[in-house]
Amino acid sequence: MSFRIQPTPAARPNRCQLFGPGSRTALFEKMAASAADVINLDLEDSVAPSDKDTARANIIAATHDVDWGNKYLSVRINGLDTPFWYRDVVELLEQSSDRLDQIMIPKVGCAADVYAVDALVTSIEAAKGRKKRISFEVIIESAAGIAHVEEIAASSPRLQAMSLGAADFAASMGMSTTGIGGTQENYYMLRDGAQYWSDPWHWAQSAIVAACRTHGVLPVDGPFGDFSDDDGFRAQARRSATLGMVGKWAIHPKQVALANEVFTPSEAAVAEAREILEAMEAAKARGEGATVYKGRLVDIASIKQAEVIVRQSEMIAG
Ligand SMILES: CC(=O)SCCNC(=O)CCNC(=O)[C@H](O)C(C)(C)COP(=O)(O)OP(=O)(O)OC[C@H]1O[C@@H](n2cnc3c(N)ncnc32)[C@H](O)[C@@H]1OP(=O)(O)O
Ligand SMILES: O=CC(=O)O
Ligand SMILES: [Mg+2]
Repeated sequence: MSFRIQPTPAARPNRCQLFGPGSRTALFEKMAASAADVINLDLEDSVAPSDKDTARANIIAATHDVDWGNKYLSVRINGLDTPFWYRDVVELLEQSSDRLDQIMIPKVGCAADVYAVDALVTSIEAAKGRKKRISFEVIIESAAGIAHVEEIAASSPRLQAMSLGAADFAASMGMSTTGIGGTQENYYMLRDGAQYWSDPWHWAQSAIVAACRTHGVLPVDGPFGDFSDDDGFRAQARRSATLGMVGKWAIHPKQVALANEVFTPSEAAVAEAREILEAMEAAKARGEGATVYKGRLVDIASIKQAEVIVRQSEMIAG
């Protein structure tokens, strides 16, 4: 470990973030009743420009009127390149109830984008005497965002989570696809005439995980557009979990259970992690730093790996 200790991210479950347009009020109670850990009410790309004012008013009313239970309640504001975002921030911070937990900032391209929102939020919180400090989540979904991912991860103490937005990311990068996440038909290697599909999101996800882990931010995988493809969602989510991400968005309610399934460590995984910790305790008592568990090497690094799984499971269990 470096002299600088890796910070711990917010200790709250973030396995699934369920999205819904702020213009569809009929969905709000259903979202509140879902099994998602985080609710993202959207003011951005799922809301038509002509509906922005109404959606904003709907969301503010829903912070007062809807029982969100123990959900982490987040609102995605509009991007800083639009005429909408400042009013989103001002009206949300001036008029929403204390039930609002987080603002999600889309299309962040540099640390100064977060700084600008932070300055506005900080000023309104002080002016209004708001007791609860709003947290931030950002979406990395542009070439600039991924190029500046580390400075963005370090941009504000309010920052708790960072997602990869595959749709806008693909567009910004000029990727030749209209698919949102998952396997891309033309991204394959060829050997002896057989095609082997590779993962075009891998490097961006890894860059996000590294930046997040360096700065104590939760790394999250964004949308998987084809909500009729459960296996495709699972495969994408499992890759993300393997890379270190803690959760994934659901853009349809049927994806919530899939995300929770993948990002909740299985009983078998937790049992094995505990056994590794016990094996290492026994090794330590013998004065050894390495031992054999089920025919494979485990050593002091294995303790940290096992602790990731045990901690995640304990945090979810509350
Ligand atoms: C690239 C990005 O930026 S992604 C993030 C922004 N996008 C979004 O927020 C989109 C979120 N999702 C949606 O708007 C909708 O789910 C859609 C448009 C994809 C599909 O909506 P529908 O056609 O109504 O879906 P469908 O008919 O399959 O819905 C089945 C049930 O789930 C409900 N439902 C649909 N979407 C949601 C949701 N997001 N949250 C909770 N419940 C929902 C429906 O009301 C319906 O309920 P019912 O059985 O009681 O009638
Ligand atoms: O906002 C999400 C995306 O995929 O774009
Ligand atoms: Mg987007």
